[in-house]
Formats: sequence, structure tokens, C-alpha cells
Amino acid sequence: MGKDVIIACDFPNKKTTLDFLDKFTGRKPFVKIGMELFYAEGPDIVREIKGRGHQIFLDLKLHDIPNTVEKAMASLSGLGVDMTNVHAAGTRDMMEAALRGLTRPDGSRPILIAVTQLTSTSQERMQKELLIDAPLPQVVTSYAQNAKAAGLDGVVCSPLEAGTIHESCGRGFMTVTPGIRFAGAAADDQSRITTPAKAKEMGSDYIVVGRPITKADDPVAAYERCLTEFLDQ
Ligand SMILES: O=C(O)c1cc(=O)[nH]c(=O)n1[C@@H]1O[C@H](COP(=O)(O)O)[C@@H](O)[C@H]1O
Repeated sequence: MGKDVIIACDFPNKKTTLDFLDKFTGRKPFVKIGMELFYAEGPDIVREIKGRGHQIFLDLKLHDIPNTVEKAMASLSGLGVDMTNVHAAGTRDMMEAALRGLTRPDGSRPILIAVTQLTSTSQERMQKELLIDAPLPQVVTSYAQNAKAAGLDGVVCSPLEAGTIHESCGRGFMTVTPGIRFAGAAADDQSRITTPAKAKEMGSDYIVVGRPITKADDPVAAYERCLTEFLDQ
């Protein structure tokens, strides 16, 4: 797995998604399938997009008791996705259970990463609403260390935290970073954001980009701008 741009296909149904992907003639971007699309279309949408040759990050952010997460991951393990996730706040026993559930009988499994603090969460809200007093980068790093101890491959975090996480968990521990906006663009509901160029500087392994591409007048050009800024391509 190398560095790449992952497009968040946050669409309501299969038709809109496939029409969108058809715009990328001859290219097969790495795509993320999240709750909106998966809940609407079920596992078939994963098979369909995989069959078209895309790598897939299935983003369902599991967070439940260990037994439930283990069984849910076992159900997902046969889908052929390349990457999937849980919430680190489920604690280490839940993450270990997720890993067990995801591992196929032959020992293979998709990449498993843990969401630290959502990129829509600010320091202020975390403190006031979640009653977590430590500085946000420290919380995120501590969750990352916990995910690493559980045997996971990396975390979802803001690019702003990627450097600190690599320092503490090692360069090989993956940082998958949403919260990406082009310079000067609206943050929408995101809080901890930066540009693809800055994400590169800060050491992100993968950037996850939704609306800046999906809502662009020219999504292919917006995707190419991400590749240029993040990968020098
Ligand atoms: O796990 C994720 O992918 C995720 C974690 C997180 O902390 N923040 C976050 O925005 N995401 C996802 O990344 C995508 C970001 O979308 P945009 O804000 O439209 O670029 C959405 O599909 C979110 O569900």
C-alpha cells in the first residue's frame, strides 16, 4: 500500500455512484463506501465497484461490544474490501475482537484502522460535550497507541495529527486522513482541516476527499488537483 487519494463516494444510491465513477474514464480511483451508500444498497454495491477494479475502503465505523463487532467483521471479511474501520473509542478489547473477526481462515485480512476523534470534532466540543480535558492531539495520539497495541494497521485522523502519530507509533503505522479542503474553501461540517498539499507535508499516507471532489463542477479535475498536490502527479 502506498500513498493515495481516496474519494469518499457519499451518494444515496448505486446509479448516482456509478454515473459519478463513469466520469473517470480509464482510471480507477481508490474509493470509500460509507454508511449512506452501504445502508441504501447493501453488500452488492461493494461487489459491483470491486468488480470494476477499484480498491475499496469500507467505512462503517463499527463501535459496539467486542462480541458484536467480532461477528460483524466476520460478516464483512468475505466482501473483498481493501480497508475497513472501527472506532478507537470502543477500546482495545473491541479492536482486538474486530481484528479476529476480520481475519479469514487463510490468515489474510483487509487493512483495519481505527477512527480517533472525528475530524468534525473540535477541542472545545470534545471538552464540553465529551468531558475529555486533555489536548486533542494528545487524545488522538493516545488512541493511536492503543490501536497499535491492539494490532491494528493505522488510524483515521486529521492530517494535522499525522506527524505526531508517526513519531509516536512509527512511520509504518498508517494515517488515513479526511478533513481535506482546497485553500480558501468552506469547511462545511469539518473542524480539523487542511489542504492536500499540507497533508502531504505533514506525512499523511492517504487523504480521504468527499465533497471537494463530488460536489465540484468538474470532479475529475478536482481529483487530479488532489493527485497533483498530494502526490506530485
Ligand atoms: O472514517 C472516515 O472516513 C471519516 C472519519 C473522520 O474523522 N472524518 C471524516 O470526515 N470521515 C469521512 O470522510 C469523508 C469526508 O468527506 P468530506 O468532508 O465531504 O470531504 C466522509 O465520508 C466522512 O464520513
